[in-house]
Amino acid sequence: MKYISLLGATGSIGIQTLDVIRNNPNHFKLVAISAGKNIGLVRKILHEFKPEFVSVQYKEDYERLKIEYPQEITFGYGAEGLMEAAVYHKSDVLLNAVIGSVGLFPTLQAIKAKKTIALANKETLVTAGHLVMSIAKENNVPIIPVDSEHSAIYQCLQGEKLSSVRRLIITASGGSFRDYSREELQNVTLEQALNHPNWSMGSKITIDSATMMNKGLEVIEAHWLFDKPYEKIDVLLHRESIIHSMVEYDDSSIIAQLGTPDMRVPIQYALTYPERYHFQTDNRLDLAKIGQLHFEEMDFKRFRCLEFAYEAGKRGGTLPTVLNAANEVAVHAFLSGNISFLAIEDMIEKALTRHTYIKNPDLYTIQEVDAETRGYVNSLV
Ligand SMILES: NC(=O)C1=CN([C@@H]2O[C@H](COP(=O)(O)OP(=O)(O)OC[C@H]3O[C@@H](n4cnc5c(N)ncnc54)[C@H](OP(=O)(O)O)[C@@H]3O)[C@@H](O)[C@H]2O)C=CC1
Ligand SMILES: CC(=O)[C@@H](O)[C@H](O)COP(=O)(O)O
Ligand SMILES: [Mn+2]
Repeated sequence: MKYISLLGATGSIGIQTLDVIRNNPNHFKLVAISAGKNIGLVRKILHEFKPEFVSVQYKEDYERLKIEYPQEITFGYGAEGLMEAAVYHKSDVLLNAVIGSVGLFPTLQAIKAKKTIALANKETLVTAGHLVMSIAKENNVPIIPVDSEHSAIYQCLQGEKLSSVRRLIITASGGSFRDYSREELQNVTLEQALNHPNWSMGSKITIDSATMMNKGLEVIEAHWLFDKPYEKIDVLLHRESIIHSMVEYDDSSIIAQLGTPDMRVPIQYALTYPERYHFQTDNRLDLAKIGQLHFEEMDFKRFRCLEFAYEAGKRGGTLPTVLNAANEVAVHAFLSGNISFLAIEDMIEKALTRHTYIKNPDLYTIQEVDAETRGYVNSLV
């Protein structure tokens, strides 16, 4: 039996993780969760899964829940509660599916507490990849990717030598606006942006996918997870999201991982690795039915956020922290109806341009740069 702490239990990945746990009652037990504001869903999770520790975002919700469940459950809230859920003493694995760089500290604490990390929260690695990876190495803790592309690469690397890899090929659906010109992007609406062609996901990542920042974050995530320079990480437009990513080896063989777009597959794999369990679905991949798969070269002029991410990743230091923080604030502003779609990339560019680069930042510096960038980008809204 594997005991699981789940951060972001009420979100898109969180709910799908609960489904994986529900379908494998003899293998997984949920012992701790964190949620944000969705207390209605928290109550349902408590009723069905009976976790022992629950953290919510706000103190008022915490106070209310403590009265509702006086004995069975221990509650926490805020940043401290998130941390407590991450390191809950009974858990073996932390599945981190919270959104944003708020996921960084719980990840670091869980690594220090020797929990295996199943990582969906890509902002953690973008913001402070060098720290996360070195602390994981020091503590001999595996970080198993949940993100579909990274899970695919992880699977393609099994039994192979990392030194034989020529390049990683990350596939990109192109997002909601893949067929729009720059001119057409000027007047797009929030509703259009939230309409991803292949995946049903949380709102922030759906906007990231439309700006192509999601792919940028994933390039940086891949750099840290697989220890490859940016020159060996390519992005390929593949509109069907059937090939989740590929690895090209020195002998020119390319190994790919394919499947119907369903995040429960990489979630389950991260929880069962190195084993594979049965996965019940009526929607298995039928290539004959699909007939054709399409591939296009990436247009960096059209998708400027991807270019920003490669540049920030290559220069390193505090630039990826700035990239991530600026993006989080700008996307939030777009989701709140306060800025236009193209203003997202303008704000990120401004934040990157004005930032004075700091090499090899420690955790304190990262926190400071993150907060300072958020303040600056908020002042632009
Ligand atoms: N969705 C997907 O298919 C994929 C997602 N990812 C990555 O996984 C992560 C989660 O994405 P997704 O599930 O889509 O996101 P969602 O927005 O759907 O869910 C986010 C979760 O985090 C909680 N939350 C938000 N802010 C806070 C906070 N300040 N403190 C505590 N909890 C908070 C939310 O709580 P509540 O709702 O209760 O307010 C919710 O449980 C992201 O890093 C994303 O990039 C990666 C690959 C695929
Ligand atoms: C499901 C998943 O992993 C997302 O990150 C997905 O990849 C988004 O799709 P695109 O960013 O390729 O549009
Ligand atoms: Mn992805």
